[in-house]
Amino acid sequence: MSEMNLIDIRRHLHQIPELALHENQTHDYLLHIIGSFKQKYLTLGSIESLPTAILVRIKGSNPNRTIGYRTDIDALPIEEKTNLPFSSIHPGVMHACGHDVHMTVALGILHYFTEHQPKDNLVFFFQPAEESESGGRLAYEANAFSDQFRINEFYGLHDNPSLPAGSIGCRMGTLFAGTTEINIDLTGKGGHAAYPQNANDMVVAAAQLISQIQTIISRSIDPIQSGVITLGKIEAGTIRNVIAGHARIEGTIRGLTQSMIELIDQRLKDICHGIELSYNCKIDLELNQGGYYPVKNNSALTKGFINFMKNNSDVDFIETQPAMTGEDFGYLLSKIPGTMFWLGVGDDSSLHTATLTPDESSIGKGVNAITSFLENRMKE
Ligand SMILES: CC(=O)N[C@@H](CCC[C@H](N)C(=O)O)C(=O)O
Repeated sequence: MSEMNLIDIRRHLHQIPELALHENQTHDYLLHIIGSFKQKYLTLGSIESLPTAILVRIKGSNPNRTIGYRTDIDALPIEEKTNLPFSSIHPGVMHACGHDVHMTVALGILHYFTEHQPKDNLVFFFQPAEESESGGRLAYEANAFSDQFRINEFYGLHDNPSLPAGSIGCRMGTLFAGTTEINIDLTGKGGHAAYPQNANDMVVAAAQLISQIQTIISRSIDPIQSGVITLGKIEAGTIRNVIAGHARIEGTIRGLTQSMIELIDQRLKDICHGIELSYNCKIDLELNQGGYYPVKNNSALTKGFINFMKNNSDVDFIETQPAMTGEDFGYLLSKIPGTMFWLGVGDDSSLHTATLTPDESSIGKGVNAITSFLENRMKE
């Protein structure tokens, strides 16, 4: 398949973004493309409880192991503002995290190995629900990686707009943070704006809660370490002259170690309890880590990956710092050894923004770098 075809495929995928667990058109299009490849060495698999997932196995010629390669396939609830001629045709939904690029790179690698039978077995996992709902964990718990889809080592990438297009970034140890989703419901008593003494105002309680939460990172954690709490959404009230009896706050916690995430979780619980007492309200705090564990690269495999990329003159390799982005590949790497890495897509816009425009030259370079790595790995 030429790079031109891959770019057409990426543009088609870009036009049909779908939210976690609803990736039906994407699933059908991926199957259509995979169906156009040579089928000789290929077996398809599905996961009953995760119907938009696709597993593809390529039988090796003389296998020592089964190597897994994962791509995520879901998109984000963001209205696209790129003005690209192939912008999203799904209102309010966009591939603003580059999963269209991830899928296209995976298809390029898969296509290569359908034409050139690999020595080891390969399993490609097209994974739903990375942005939320923990698709990786759901697949693992559904026993997806068993029998002919059992994987000995797993690889996956994420695109990175701040790295040059086509470069590969990686590091030993933790690449990405673990995350916990936060949902907070505060319940007091609504009432007339003129009679605050008869109501219990949840806008005021929520404002205090938000201010106190901001002290967790600055006052409760070792400044040499790091953590993030972002409260990305707040809802309360209906009109200016009615006191709100309910408020809802949604956010996310990030930490590079599981113990940091647990420390922040605990401080959040304590602060919510304190606000409940101070404001005589009820607070329901839901903390959901799902499968978003810190992404910890396996030492031996990652050393091999980095050595290969560093010594390959066709690859621009960059040793990166840990990032506070999350990834449920962290869950899969807690079960199966492997390596996550970045693919540079050189863009001024960052991930999760409405103007993200990855440089498409990264696709062909990514396919070449990863295909060469896998071929080399199979010689070992
Ligand atoms: C690469 C990336 O942007 N991943 C997402 C993962 C979301 C984790 C979870 N749903 C949460 O919000 O805590 C990210 O936001 O980092």
